[in-house]
Amino acid sequence: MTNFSELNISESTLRSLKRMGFEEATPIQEGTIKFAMEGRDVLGQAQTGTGKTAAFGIPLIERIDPKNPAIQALIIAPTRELAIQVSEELYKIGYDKRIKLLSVYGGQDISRQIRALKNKPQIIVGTPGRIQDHINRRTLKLDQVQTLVLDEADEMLNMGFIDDINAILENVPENRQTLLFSATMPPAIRKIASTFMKNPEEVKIKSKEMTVENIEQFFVKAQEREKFDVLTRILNVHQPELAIIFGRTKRRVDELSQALSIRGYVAEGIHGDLSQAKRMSVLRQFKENKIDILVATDVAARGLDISGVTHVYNFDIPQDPESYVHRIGRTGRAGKSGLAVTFVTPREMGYLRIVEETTKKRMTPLRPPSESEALAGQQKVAMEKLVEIVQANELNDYRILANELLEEHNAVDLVAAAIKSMTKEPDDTPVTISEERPLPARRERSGGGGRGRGGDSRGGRRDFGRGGRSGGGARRDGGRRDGRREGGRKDGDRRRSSSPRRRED
Ligand SMILES: Nc1ncnc2c1ncn2[C@@H]1O[C@H](COP(=O)(O)OP(=O)(O)OP(=O)(O)O)[C@@H](O)[C@H]1O
Ligand SMILES: [Mg+2]
Repeated sequence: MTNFSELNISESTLRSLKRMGFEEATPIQEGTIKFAMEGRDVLGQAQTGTGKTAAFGIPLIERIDPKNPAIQALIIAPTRELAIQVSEELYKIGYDKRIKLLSVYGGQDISRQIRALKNKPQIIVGTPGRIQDHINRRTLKLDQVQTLVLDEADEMLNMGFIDDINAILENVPENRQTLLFSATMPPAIRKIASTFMKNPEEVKIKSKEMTVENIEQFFVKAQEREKFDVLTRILNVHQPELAIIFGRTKRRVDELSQALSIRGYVAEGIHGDLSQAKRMSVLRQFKENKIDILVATDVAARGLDISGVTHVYNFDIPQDPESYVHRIGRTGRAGKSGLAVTFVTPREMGYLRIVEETTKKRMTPLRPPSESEALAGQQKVAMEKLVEIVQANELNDYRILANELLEEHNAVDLVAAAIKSMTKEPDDTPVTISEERPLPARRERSGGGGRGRGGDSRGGRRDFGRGGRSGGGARRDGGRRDGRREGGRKDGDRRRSSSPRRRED
């Protein structure tokens, strides 16, 4: 590992990094900072949670002239939450240089943003739709931008933002620097990147597997109708401190979070149909550990850095391997360990194998715990809690009561009752979980390593960039008709309009 002071970074930025607790550069930072500081275009790929934000953030801040009031850098991110998070990290890196920055995203009052833009921010972080909106209103002047960053570029293209990105690019000087970072780099994105990048330096941090080693990966085979019960049993055995459960659709997320709450878990859902205020408050509560379980669509899969997420559950197997990599990457960040469990119905086993082929990592089969194992898990927690209370030794007020009880009852019975009263026993309060259609059966491929074939009617995301798709970009819902799948343009609108139904506007 290299110390940041060996990377030719200014004193003020070094001070900021120190304050952030960053001592040594991570491999992707070490590999890209030098090129990016020279003004080169960089295509950076490294596993989830390995510091890609600072890998583009540090050189970007270094190249800002604090005396120039113009917008000098533009960062585009696929979701509002990610745009906010990236701007917070850049703010910290640029703190000692007194750099002004602003994030602009849909769902926030545009006139407030317009007023804030008059304050002369030097860096803008935003979502594609809202940036484009500001360009159309002529409230965003990008003619002095020297660095453009596309964080999670493949996701933005998957979401159908290609037109917005192209339109934004037309407003940014051609001789700018372009930085593009993601944990996954499907071939289609490389191809597209080559059209808007100049002789990019490709930095890929080599690793045997695409996912980080410190995430233990399991799958559990279950019929669609059994999944919820299996999930609650697993939760009772695992006792996750902070968990994210990914569901395929918004309806799924709503139903799951309600069902979990009914069964006594502290859970909340997040998806693109919620108001921005609600999305932000749910995320804040999760970060503050006021919520134990965040139930989410893929809106929370990319880039979000929430420290302390111990478990990720894919209640529905993602339909493409990239999504899997990003989802489970919400745990096991910055060297911490994590655990991921993916539910798969028997018909969907082909998808599991494709994920494994892509990540080059086998998942361990997990036998669904029985009801008695789930109960044993809860009893263990109750016992541990009891021992903790004994060890804390603050029982003076209770000892007299205990002696009173012991006069009439057997000691073992009393302790057993205490354990029982603290154990969350199986709860079968009825809940509603509509059945999702499993993904269409997909034959397991016989080696060969090639990824997704264009012919699959549901393979919308993988088809990206193939003939005839250039108008609206690929749709994440892969043509499903329920209109509830998260992201992208549900109406298939190919015009470059700011459709109100899009996720970011
Ligand atoms: N050099 C460093 N030293 C210590 N911690 C770091 C360093 N660089 C980044 N981090 C921390 O590591 C965590 C993950 O960083 P970041 O969010 O940039 O990862 P990422 O590679 O962009 O992941 P993803 O692919 O999920 O977007 C953050 O909490 C960040 O503050
Ligand atoms: Mg990131």
